[in-house]
Amino acid sequence: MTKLTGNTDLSESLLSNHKPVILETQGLTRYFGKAAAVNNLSITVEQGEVFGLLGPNGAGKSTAIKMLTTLLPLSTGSATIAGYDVTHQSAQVRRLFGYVPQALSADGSLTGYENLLIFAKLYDIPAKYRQRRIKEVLDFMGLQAAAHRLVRNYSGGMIRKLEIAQSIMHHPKILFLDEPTVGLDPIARTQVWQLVEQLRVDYDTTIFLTTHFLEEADNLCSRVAIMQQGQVVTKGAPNELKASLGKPNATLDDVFIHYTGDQITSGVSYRDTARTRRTAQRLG
Ligand SMILES: Nc1ncnc2c1ncn2[C@@H]1O[C@H](COP(=O)(O)OP(=O)(O)OP(=O)(O)O)[C@@H](O)[C@H]1O
Repeated sequence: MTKLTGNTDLSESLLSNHKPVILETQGLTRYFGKAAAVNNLSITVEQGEVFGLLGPNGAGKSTAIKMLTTLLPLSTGSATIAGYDVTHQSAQVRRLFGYVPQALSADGSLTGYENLLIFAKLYDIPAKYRQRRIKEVLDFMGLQAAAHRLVRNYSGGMIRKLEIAQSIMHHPKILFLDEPTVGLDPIARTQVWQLVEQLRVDYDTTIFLTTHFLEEADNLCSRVAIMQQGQVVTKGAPNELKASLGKPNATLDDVFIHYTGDQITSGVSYRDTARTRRTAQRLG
């Protein structure tokens, strides 16, 4: 995969510059019945960093994102975004983030422009600014030429770019991306990551992503937390985590195996495979 320029050095300088904390969780926990899908998650994310929540299918990543985006109540613990509590100040929190879920969030029967117009209205962008903002995000995502085509005729990479465009209409401070590259071919994947990196550089947007592609996280993230069965098994800067193994050329896969005694590919069930294939199918 293409290495995005300067990422690791920049992340280290970000950490040493002590940028403000934009997201903080303490003991974040969510039960489904008696099982804890997320168990005692405590993390901080600094403004302008790319933070990765990593782990295999079923580790609890999506559940964590759903709690942080106010879609799922917390069982116990707390979480804040820019100082606002996700449980008690959910209206303020919702204005601050963009969210691209795993499920399709663009309407295939509409054009890209029409999808963006819906989001502009949803985000209360005043009518007189809507056209300008839609043009800006189309330009940023390189989707101008396709703006008036039906989304059902877009490629997978174009759909994902449109979904990101929708989610940044209101200039969010933090963007949540849940498995954003599942089902994309390598070229589309690289394009998506370049755009994500550009968002961070141009607008200081904090990126909070989940992925089970560890190499990808290594290339993009300033810091990561690795989850397994609802719990964080280790967290830190990828380079620090790899160095901590004391083994030359260690990878994040090695880190994962070291802390969990397992392979990230383990536990891939029929459900996981079916879901990945469904995603791949819809993204063409
Ligand atoms: N609504 C729900 N009801 C019951 N159990 C759930 C629900 N949502 C998730 N779970 C369970 O919680 C655990 C964590 O799931 P979650 O989707 O958060 O994991 P994940 O790391 O995001 O994996 P994936 O990438 O497969 O979605 C899994 O065991 C899952 O079956």
